Formats: sequence, structure tokens, C-alpha cells
Amino acid sequence: MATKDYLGWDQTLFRDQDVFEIDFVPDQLHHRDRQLRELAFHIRPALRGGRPLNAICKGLPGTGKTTCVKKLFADIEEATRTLMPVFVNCQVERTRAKVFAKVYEQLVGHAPQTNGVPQRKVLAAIARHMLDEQQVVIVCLDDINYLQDAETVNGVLYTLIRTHEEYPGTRMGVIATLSDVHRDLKAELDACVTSVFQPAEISFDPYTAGEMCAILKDRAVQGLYPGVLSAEMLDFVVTQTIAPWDLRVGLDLIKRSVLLAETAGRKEVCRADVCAAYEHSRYVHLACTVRTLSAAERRLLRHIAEMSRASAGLTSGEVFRSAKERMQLSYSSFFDRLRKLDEMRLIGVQHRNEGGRTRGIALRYERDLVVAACG
Ligand SMILES: Nc1ncnc2c1ncn2[C@@H]1O[C@H](COP(=O)(O)OP(=O)(O)OP(=O)(O)O)[C@@H](O)[C@H]1O
Repeated sequence: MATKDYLGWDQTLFRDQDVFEIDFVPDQLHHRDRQLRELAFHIRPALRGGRPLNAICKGLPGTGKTTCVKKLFADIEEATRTLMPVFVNCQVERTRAKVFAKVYEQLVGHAPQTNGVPQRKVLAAIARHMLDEQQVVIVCLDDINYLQDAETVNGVLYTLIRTHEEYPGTRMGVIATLSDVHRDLKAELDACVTSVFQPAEISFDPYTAGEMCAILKDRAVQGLYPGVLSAEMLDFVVTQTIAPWDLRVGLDLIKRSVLLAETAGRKEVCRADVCAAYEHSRYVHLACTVRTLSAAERRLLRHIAEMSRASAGLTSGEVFRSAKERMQLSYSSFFDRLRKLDEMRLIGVQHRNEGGRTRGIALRYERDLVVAACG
């Protein structure tokens, strides 16, 4: 092959490929007006120099919690310097020290010296910055369930929302996002945190099929040249997205299908591109969703996958009996975990007999992949 022609980087079907990246924040956030309005209500006092109200955004993975907060933060940054938004990804910053270092970095503009520097000094520097700049701060703890443990959750929240007690004049609020819809975070907090935190809960319901279709169409219009993804192919992408009910699958599917068409030198995505891309994109849901499970939930999912190696049609009774030998499990916690795995579309659960609790259980992905994803 002569030169570097095979890279073909000068010909593209993408108007803007970033539009399909997982962290892209669209200008128009469809079907999240209520949630954006509620978030705006909570930060309104801070726009006038007061303390923001605290909130928890709760919804299944992929329902737009992170995107809504990022959109709100981008709009705040454009509108004012009085309120400083700080975004902390708790999947990355899992300890108290790392969270505070991130807050410092975003406020001051560079990472703090952490070697041998006590946390108190970092906190004092954050407070001094807020007072000097006369700034109110709103911190988003994205995916708060990833913080190391309950003690860390309490410690981080306690310090952030009670900063004013040690440093009078500072004003800080917290928005947390949580993808475990059955977890009652408030109930897990120490009394000294709850008394000040008092968060409102903002719910993020799963998108309907029509809403997912509208969002994907909007992204395609924004990110691709006209004619690259026909109405028929978009419908096909939507059909594939509905199976795992996850927008992220649809976005990945469009990106991969277009790349395949591009590589083949075509100007339009065909059905074979979408089918080939789906072989990869369908696992986006598995990988992203398993990451959000607790260790106990992941253990049960892995156990179901291992059992389905030996038996095609599993029942809830046999899974419970076998799982109980391996892990601490009550009957009700078993059914709670089962319901969650079903809601997250990792397994399918069907009633077997009228009136009884017996269910049929089926994995939605190949068992080896599930075992691997569970680690
Ligand atoms: N209303 C929307 N309009 C456009 N794109 C959206 C919308 N909601 C979600 N998305 C897209 O779907 C993907 C997943 O959204 P996001 O990461 O915000 O979900 P999440 O609820 O925070 O998930 P998790 O709980 O796993 O962190 C992102 O790529 C985002 O751009």
C-alpha cells in the first residue's frame, strides 16, 4: 500500500464526530425540561449570592443525569462568575482526599500539592479562595455510590456542606447523582449530615421508545452529513436500541455504523453496517450497567451466569438455594437483587406459576461475557 492512503482521514461522513462521544453535552437536551427546571430552582439562591439547595438526581444508568448536570453547569459558567460549578466524577475520585483535591483544582486552576499536605490545608485553601473571590460553590458528586464506602460518603458530604461552620462566609451546595433507584441514600447518612444536607430528590425516568428515537434523530442530524443515515436505517438503529433500552447503545451504534460505511467507501449506512456494528455496540449496555452494580449484586449476577452454563431454564428457587450456599442472602434481599438485575435489563425474569413466587430467569447476554464483565 502506497503512502498512508489507507487511513482515509480526509474523507468523512461525520459533520462532527464528537456528537457521538459518551461525554458530549448537546445544546438542546430533549425530554429533560422538568429535571433541568428543578435543578435550576435549587441553584437559584446561589445566583444571588446565597447558599444553593442540595439535591439528589436519581435514575437508571443512561437516563441523562450526568448530561443534565453538565448542561446546567455549562449554562451557569456562561451566565455568572458568582457561582462556581465543580464537577467530581466519583468513579475516578473515590476517596475523601481525591474529592477535595478535585474541588481545589477546579476552583484554583491547578492541582494542590498533596504529598504530605494534610487535607485540612487543602480545605482551608478552598475556603480562602471562595472568600477572596466572593464565590458560592456548587459541587456535583457524580455517581456518588462509587465513593469508597459509607464513611467516605458521610465524610465528604459533612465537610462540604458544613464548610461555613469552620470558615464563616463560605457557601457551598451539593448535587449528587445516583443510578441505584432503590437505594435510599438519605437513610444511610449520619444524623449530623442529614440535619444540614436535606436534599430534594429529582427523578430521571427511563426514556420512552419515542423519546429515544427523537434524541437519536437529533444527534444524527447534528453529527452527520445529510443522507448518511436514512430514515429507514435510523428506525433500525432505534429498534436495536430498544432491546437493551439504553441510549448509549444507539449512540455507539450510529458511530460504529458510519465508520464502517466510511471505511467501505460508501456515502450511506446500510443494514449490514448496523448489524455488524451491533455485535459490538450491544455490549456497551452490559459493560456500563455492570459497573454500576454493588459487589453483592455483581456476585449474584455472576452466579446466575455460572449456573446457566449447566442448565438452560433456571428458576428463582434453584438459584436462591444455590446462591445461598455461596453468599449471605435472605429471601427478600435475593428478590430485591433479582428485580434490580431485571430492571437493568441484564436478566429477564418471568412469572412461572400463578400466586407463587417462582420465576423463570434468563440471561440477556452470553454467559461467558457476563462472567467476564462481573470480574
Ligand atoms: N435528553 C438527552 N438528550 C440527548 N442525549 C442524551 C439525553 N439523555 C442522555 N443522553 C445521552 O445518553 C448518554 C448517557 O447519558 P448520561 O451519562 O447523562 O446518563 P446517566 O444517567 O448519568 O448514566 P450513569 O448513571 O451511568 O452515569 C450520554 O451520551 C448522553 O449524551
